[in-house]
Amino acid sequence: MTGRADGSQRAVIRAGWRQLAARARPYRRELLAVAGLSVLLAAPTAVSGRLIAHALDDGFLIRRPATGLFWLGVLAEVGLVSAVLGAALFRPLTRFVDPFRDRLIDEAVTAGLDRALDRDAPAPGGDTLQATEWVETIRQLLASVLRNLHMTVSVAVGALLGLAALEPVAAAIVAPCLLASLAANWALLRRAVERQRRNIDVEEALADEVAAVFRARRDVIACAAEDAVSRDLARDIGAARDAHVAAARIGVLRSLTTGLGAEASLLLLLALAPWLIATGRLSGGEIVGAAFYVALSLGPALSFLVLGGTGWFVGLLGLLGRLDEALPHVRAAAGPEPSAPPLGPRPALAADDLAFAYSASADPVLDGVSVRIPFGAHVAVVGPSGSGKSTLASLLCGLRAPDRGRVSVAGRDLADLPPALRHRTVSLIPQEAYVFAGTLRENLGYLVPGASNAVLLEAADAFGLRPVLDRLGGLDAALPPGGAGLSAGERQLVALARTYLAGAPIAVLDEAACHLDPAAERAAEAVFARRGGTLIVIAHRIGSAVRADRVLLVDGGRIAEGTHDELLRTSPRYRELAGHWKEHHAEAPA
Ligand SMILES: Nc1ncnc2c1ncn2[C@@H]1O[C@H](COP(=O)(O)OP(=O)(O)OP(=O)(O)O)[C@@H](O)[C@H]1O
Repeated sequence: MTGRADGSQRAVIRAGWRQLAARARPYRRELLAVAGLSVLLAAPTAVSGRLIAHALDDGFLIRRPATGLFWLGVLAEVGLVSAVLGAALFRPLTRFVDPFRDRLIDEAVTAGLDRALDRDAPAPGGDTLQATEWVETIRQLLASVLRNLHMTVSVAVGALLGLAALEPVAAAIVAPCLLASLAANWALLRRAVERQRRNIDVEEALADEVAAVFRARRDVIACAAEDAVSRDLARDIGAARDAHVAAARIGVLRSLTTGLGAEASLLLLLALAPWLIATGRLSGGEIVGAAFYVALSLGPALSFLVLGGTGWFVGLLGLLGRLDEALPHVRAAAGPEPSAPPLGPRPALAADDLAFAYSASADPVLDGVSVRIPFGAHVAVVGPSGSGKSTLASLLCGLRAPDRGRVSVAGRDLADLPPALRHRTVSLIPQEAYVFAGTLRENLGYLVPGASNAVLLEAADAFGLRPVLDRLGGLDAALPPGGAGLSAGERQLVALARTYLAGAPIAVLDEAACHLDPAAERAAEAVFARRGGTLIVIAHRIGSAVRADRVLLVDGGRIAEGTHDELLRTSPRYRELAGHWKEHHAEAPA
């Protein structure tokens, strides 16, 4: 993992700490009760080894079974007290964990709903669902951490105190092994956390990818991209599998070091038992009591602390941190876009000193292109094949970014507009009409979901689609993928009507009517011209240029501008082009 990723991981954990501290503050009393009960819980563990030593030394080992049983009875009662204290923990825990969870869910769902109601936000749902899943995991982790982690710590502290009280040398033998094991695990912990984080990242990436593919399934089928999409998904699944294996490997290593720490301390204690007894430091019963502390309290506490508890705690902080990142993001998305005030009802389009090349080594397609298109203008873009007309169209729509210069709408840089606002303002209809598997209603109303029959039929009539509707069986007739069953011209009519219905004030038709006959093309342009917005037509017939208010001639990376008549007079290239068109298309200019 990179240093930057490390930094972001630390930032997430720090954000998690802040969240936990801030959210826990109102529950000080409950948390104090939990802490107080934890201290009390250390006492039964601390005396348990000594009670076993008494049972053996004062009872069973000197043939006084009644005394031995008495001490075992005391041990059982101490266990009972421990169980009661453990049960008493639930009340303050519930008073903290449940309201904590409820507040988080409240915030996540509110943010999700806000986002769902915001039409500029991306499709709602994913973040909200994920956030509520996170909140449930946070609740479980928080309850587990509070219930088990502090109990484990108190048991470990109690056992160490009990051991030291039996014989400080015994504690001095055991403690280094346990500390070495803790140190080894601490060294592995960072890598474990990194791998865990990577695991989460690749799983999220995979979930996003699958969701995106599911949303775009129609596009995938329409573009026959199933194989490419399957390959991409297989790659993501492979990455998720590798991340799981890497995380599991480090988990195994940590289990080994933990097990070795606990086993080694017990073995060392037993190996030194003869010496401890011979020097009078411990009796036989006390050796068993010390082993009891190690085997039944310290060993399990160490395993839990290292393998479960700290992981839970880090996971808890990580999730709280992620939520801290996600919730403000969701809220910000739901709020008004501070940098996106409306563009006004009559946005003008302008290009200033545009330059664009398809690669660093390629000649620029456009170089020093400036043009101003007032709102409501009808502009034709003409030029020889390969001169850069489509490139200019894609720059004017913001589909490509210029290498130099800027495109602005209503004085605002197109690149700075939020994508949703940009899409609502400028529409591009490409030559290849896009028709997806679905009904005609869905295809026509894709950009205006819920449009009424009357609105859809009016658009269909305007573009001469009524015969197609009659032939296929009406608005709810199903179209196969790619619009099979429709001619190329009919597909273009569907795409034109769809964009017309979307109502963007600036429409750019990039040879979008090239499969229509001249009359249908003229009619389609007239529909767009009548609606009152700006119309930019990349022309492939002279008629489009004649009908336009202004003509932009793209040639040699630059443009010449004028009316059809002006350009006929001033531009030999335009005259050549007009002559060529007249020769090849028998169209009478309208
Ligand atoms: N994606 C691309 N990568 C590299 N070069 C491209 C790309 N698209 C277009 N070009 C090149 O850029 C130049 C301008 O292409 P563009 O499609 O903008 O011209 P055009 O005037 O629209 O052509 P036509 O009238 O034939 O559609 C051409 O030389 C073309 O080969």
